[in-house]
Amino acid sequence: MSNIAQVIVNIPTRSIDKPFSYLIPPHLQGVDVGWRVLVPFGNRKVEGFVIALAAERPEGLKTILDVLDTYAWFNTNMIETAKWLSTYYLCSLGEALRLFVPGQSGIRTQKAYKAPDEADFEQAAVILENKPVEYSTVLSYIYNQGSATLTELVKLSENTNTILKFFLQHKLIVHSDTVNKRGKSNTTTIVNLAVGREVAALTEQQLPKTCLAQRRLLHALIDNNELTTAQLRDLNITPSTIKKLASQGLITIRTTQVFRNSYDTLCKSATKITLTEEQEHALKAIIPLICAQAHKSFLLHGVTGSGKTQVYINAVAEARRLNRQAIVLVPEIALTSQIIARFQAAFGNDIVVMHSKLSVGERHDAWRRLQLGQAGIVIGARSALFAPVNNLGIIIIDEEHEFTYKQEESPRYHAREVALIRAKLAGAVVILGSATPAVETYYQALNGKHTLLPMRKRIDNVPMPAVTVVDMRQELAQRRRSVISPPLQEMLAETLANKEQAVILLNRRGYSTFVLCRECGHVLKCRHCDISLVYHTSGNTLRCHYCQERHSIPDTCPECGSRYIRYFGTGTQKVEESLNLLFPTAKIIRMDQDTTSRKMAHDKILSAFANGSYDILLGTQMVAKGHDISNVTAVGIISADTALNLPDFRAAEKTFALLTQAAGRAGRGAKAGRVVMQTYNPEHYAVQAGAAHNYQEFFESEITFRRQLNYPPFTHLLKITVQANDETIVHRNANLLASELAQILTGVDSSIVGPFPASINKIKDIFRVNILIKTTDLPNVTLKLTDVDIISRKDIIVDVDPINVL
Ligand SMILES: Nc1ncnc2c1ncn2[C@@H]1O[C@H](COP(=O)(O)OP(=O)(O)OP(=O)(O)O)[C@@H](O)[C@H]1O
Ligand SMILES: [Zn+2]
Repeated sequence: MSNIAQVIVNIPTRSIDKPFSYLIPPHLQGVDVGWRVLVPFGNRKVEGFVIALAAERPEGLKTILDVLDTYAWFNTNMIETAKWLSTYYLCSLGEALRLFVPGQSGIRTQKAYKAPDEADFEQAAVILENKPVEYSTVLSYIYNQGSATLTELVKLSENTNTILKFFLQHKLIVHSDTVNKRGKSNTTTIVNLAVGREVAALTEQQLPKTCLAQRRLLHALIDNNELTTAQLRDLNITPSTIKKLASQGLITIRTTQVFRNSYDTLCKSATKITLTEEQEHALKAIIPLICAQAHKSFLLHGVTGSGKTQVYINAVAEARRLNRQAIVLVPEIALTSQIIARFQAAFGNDIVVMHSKLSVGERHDAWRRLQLGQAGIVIGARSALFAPVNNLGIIIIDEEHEFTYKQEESPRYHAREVALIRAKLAGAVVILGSATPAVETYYQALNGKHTLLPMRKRIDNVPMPAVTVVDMRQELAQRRRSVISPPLQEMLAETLANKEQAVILLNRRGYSTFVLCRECGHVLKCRHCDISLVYHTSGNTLRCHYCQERHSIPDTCPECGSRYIRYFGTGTQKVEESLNLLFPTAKIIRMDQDTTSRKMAHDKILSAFANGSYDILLGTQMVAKGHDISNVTAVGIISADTALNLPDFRAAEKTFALLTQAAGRAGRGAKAGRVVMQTYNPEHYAVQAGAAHNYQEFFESEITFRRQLNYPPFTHLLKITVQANDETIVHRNANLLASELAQILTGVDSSIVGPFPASINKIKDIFRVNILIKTTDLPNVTLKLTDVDIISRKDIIVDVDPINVL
């Protein structure tokens, strides 16, 4: 009999990457694979995940203390997905498993200390003799209270942590942490009459006049069938009143769980839709595979406004008909309320929306509903991929090219790759949808890894918007220096005159983008980060966009003392100012990180624009995505080149996608759309293909370039970042590591590029140097890196398939 559980402990350290064996005590015999348990670890109690059972000799093993749930939180394909993730992305299994737990941990530990059972007060006095008085203060506090939490103790001294360490060493105190389960579901008490209304009314009359509360409760129950906790509270009814009536058999009490649901958007009512031919065609390919419960992935390549969302909805409906569950991923929940509203119109309460601003409790409730099958669909950003659905039938990744699907902290996974694995293990279908698929994805589709489903036409055959490319070099040659060129100005004037709406994109926030001394050429930089400071009109400050520090504006150049400090470059605030001057009566709303920091601010801005309260929506890339507003007929792109000039092999791909998506917002309804694109690189293929709405043209040029320079999809990349707070040390360590890597990778098909300083070589006072490994044999490279245990080194970050190689 297997009486031993192999447990992965959920503590955020990389160096522990193996399961530990624990004895399952007789009273917890139900414990099985996938359960979350509480185990002793060192002198702490920690959360653990059971990944296997074993029948070993129990000698010397510690015992599982408790269970967090009375069911398996993880099913086998969730565990297998986590194992794959930890191998592929070089993280510990614990790090991968905790992705599946709301808030990353199922318990909340409150650190506390108490006197040991055999406390020796005289001994303590001797030990403390030469110590500062705060030592005695802290110790007597603990001894007097019996037990004290860390939160209480830190208030007693600035050195509490050092002092406690000393006490622990000298065995003057021991840990007495309290552990609570997180995200417990709320319960509510419901009270009903246990007798008929007439009997209740009679009883009410017979009760003594002084029993006011009992009479009030009976009266309310005669009027309402049942009362909840909240209603009882409003009636000022105490638990003792309820107990008295219950003991007389007049009422019954029961408790039920309530699942919190804090995300309420407006549900538009569902309208009956006749599918277009292209939508029909796509669904004909997808639905049989859903029915067959077979794993298959599709790339739905549909131009902007071709109706991809409707295909998702019908495919999900099919999965639900077969009682299978769906995971729908969107790049950023705040920017996608329209798609969520459409799903809600179609599926109502069957949907759970995972919002990053949900509390852990709310998240837990949402996941519990999915686990119990009370909800069938989860919509959310990349983390929704880890929702504990037990009956997975389909995963949808909308705008699959978006870089937000890659997590930029450990584990550095890409949701698309993990989705494909999870779906494969569950026998589920994957739909990757985009008007501008990632180059890698499209290449895989051409090679048969995904079935390509094109949708070339917009709904109702609405034409794609007409694009005018404005060569800003010519503008300059004509001595026109305005950030808004005459063609753009003209388009906006006409749009406003027609009472239509315009979207203006500039991918740089702030007012200016750098501040320069005209005499010595010095650029003002952040003192913690190797990056120029941006001038913001709000607060009249210079800000670092990396560490967020605000700097005051110097009167003179810190280098040469000159007074000729000037602002250069254009940010969204400056464009807003120019637009206000050109169109003083137009109502303009700006959307960028500075105006959207509050909860749901994106939503408010977008819906205010959608309902016509504003004429022009101006902002960073967030204005280019997802919305479907029929009165938007004009899109202006201030600078098509912002991303193009980055020294990044994905620069062209990013540029093409942003231009196409931005242009795609125009003319989606009955009125034709147009676009003005301003650029200094009108010949570049990304700009030309973007202006022509021609994905194939872009792909052909891009794939040739990738092949020539041996970049993905022709090779895998691994980025290894070495960090240190000293520039000399960081270079020395990186050089050492590079030669070590060269040695361990001999014989594996790979090449090493670098070390080279990261393009922003210092962020928050930490210097960074990168090494790139290019390889066609990723499994072997990761294996070798695991052998030398590179992941537990704190000064090294390994990023497999990085989005950003700078
Ligand atoms: N079969 C249909 N008949 C009529 N209208 C439809 C149909 N399918 C979708 N629509 C409508 O067409 C519009 C565009 O659809 P949708 O937003 O799904 O496009 P999309 O392909 O996701 O575009 P994008 O990639 O630009 O976000 C929406 O307003 C949608 O309600
Ligand atoms: Zn900084």
